[in-house]
Amino acid sequence: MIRIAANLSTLFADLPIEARFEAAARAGFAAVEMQFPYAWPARHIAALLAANGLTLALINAPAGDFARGDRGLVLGDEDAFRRSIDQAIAYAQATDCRRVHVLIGNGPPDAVAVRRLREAARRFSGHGVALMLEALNPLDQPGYALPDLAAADALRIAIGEANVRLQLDAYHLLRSGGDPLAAFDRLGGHVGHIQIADPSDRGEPSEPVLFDVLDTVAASGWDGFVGAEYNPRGKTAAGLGWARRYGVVPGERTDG
Ligand SMILES: O=C(O)[C@H](O)C(=O)CO
Ligand SMILES: [Mg+2]
Repeated sequence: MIRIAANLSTLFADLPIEARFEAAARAGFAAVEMQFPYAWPARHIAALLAANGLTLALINAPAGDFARGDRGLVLGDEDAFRRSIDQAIAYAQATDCRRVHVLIGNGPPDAVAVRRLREAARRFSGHGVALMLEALNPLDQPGYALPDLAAADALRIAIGEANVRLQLDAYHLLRSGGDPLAAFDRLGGHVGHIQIADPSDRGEPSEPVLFDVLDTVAASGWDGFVGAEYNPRGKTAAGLGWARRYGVVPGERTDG
């Protein structure tokens, strides 16, 4: 059975953080992910996970000031990047989270970026954490270092550490004309996390290709999590019908 994780930065986002965890558990999720948990103490997040019986599948490392246009710290000041990795490790340890997405920044990843990411991956490895690389589509995120999965995979290979994995976000791929099924077929062995949203408006999954992706991934025996990283068109709970066939059913939770 495929494991769907509620992205608590986008789902139930109208609720206070404590209520988001409760709502996810009540809706039938056994796992959650968070883009940036750093506004709350790590021990608070850990307590909310434990109280609601939830696994934290993925967090992002601090990526700078999104409102100002930052999209990662790898290409910037070295100390700021190191501090972001320190903070990500502290949160991952406190919450037993095994995947950390490191956003790179705007501009092509150079040799310095490869070295910094290699060091970060080695540090993550000591804590049982995988370093995730995700492509962000150039329509929404012009200038981002990894505009497609091929660029993310080239960077993965250049870094050359076994715990560097790809984060296949079907929304970003589809939005820029990519084919997530072909990508999973080609690179599935290196994919450590998947995310979905409808390519039309980043809302609830409705395009048939997304269900083809989920069914293909489930049939393949791939054992990661699929993050529901979308912006609900209405109340989150009312839009979760799509997830029932993947085991997200109120009152019928399976282990995450
Ligand atoms: O935007 C996305 O798809 C990423 O998954 C993310 O977390 C960047 O904030
Ligand atoms: Mg994503």
